[in-house]
Amino acid sequence: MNILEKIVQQKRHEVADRKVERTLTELKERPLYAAPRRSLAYTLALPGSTGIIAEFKRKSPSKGWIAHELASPRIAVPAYDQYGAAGISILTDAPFFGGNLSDLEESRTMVEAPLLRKDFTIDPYQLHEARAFGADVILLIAAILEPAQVRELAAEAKSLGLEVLLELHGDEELGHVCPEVDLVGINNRNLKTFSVDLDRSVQLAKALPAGKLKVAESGISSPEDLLFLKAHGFDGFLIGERFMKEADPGSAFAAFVGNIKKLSDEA
Ligand SMILES: O=C(O)c1ccccc1NCC(=O)[C@H](O)[C@H](O)COP(=O)(O)O
Repeated sequence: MNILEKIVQQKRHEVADRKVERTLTELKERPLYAAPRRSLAYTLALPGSTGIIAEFKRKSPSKGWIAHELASPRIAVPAYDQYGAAGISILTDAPFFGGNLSDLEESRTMVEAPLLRKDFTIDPYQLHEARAFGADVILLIAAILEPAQVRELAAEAKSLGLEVLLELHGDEELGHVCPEVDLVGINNRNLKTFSVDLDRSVQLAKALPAGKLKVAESGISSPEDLLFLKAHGFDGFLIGERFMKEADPGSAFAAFVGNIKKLSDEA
């Protein structure tokens, strides 16, 4: 069983349990369910946007613990917003990433930037959870969904006012792209070997349909990496570990953005 299969197996149990713990009606009664949504597509397309979707995550299958298990979003999220993140990604998976829905809800109280609920979406219930805890964008991963499931989940997400980021790993998944998807992400990380290859994004991006915003995901570790991907037509850059491995992820983000500006001014 590969890592995605393990995660999905666990997720099925988790979602079944949560549906009993908190009903759909209870989700809909939460104040954030009715709150206005922000658009990541809009902030990514703004002139001068950094394009960075900065991530808060405590651990990952490939790296183990990256930040302390008790780390609060407060150590990163407000600075991500202050120093120009186009959006902020919050891992809400607990077993594999050490996250939870409270991180998402707490982040919503701290910033105005669009928030991506980063999780392994397999059931419409999770879309309602995303909305009830303050997300603006949800992630769909082609490798764990059939094309028809992507269309159904994306259509339901849109009907709830959420934007959809569809993540691809290879060209065999291009058929999952559908009109309901707002942004297409390409994950540079091979989830079988965990190796990272930025050229993967560059090659696959050439085959993406025109008119979809493109997001490069994983393994972006320097301003040079980002500028390389930008030069190849990417609008967004999902970056987690590069900031979260530092004692002060917010300052690391601010320095990273400063260095991009410096390099761009020198060019
Ligand atoms: O990061 C992993 O080990 C991983 C394993 C299995 C599924 C997903 C995984 N990561 C999720 C992500 O997509 C990353 O958190 C995100 O792209 C940021 O990547 P990075 O900048 O390399 O932390």
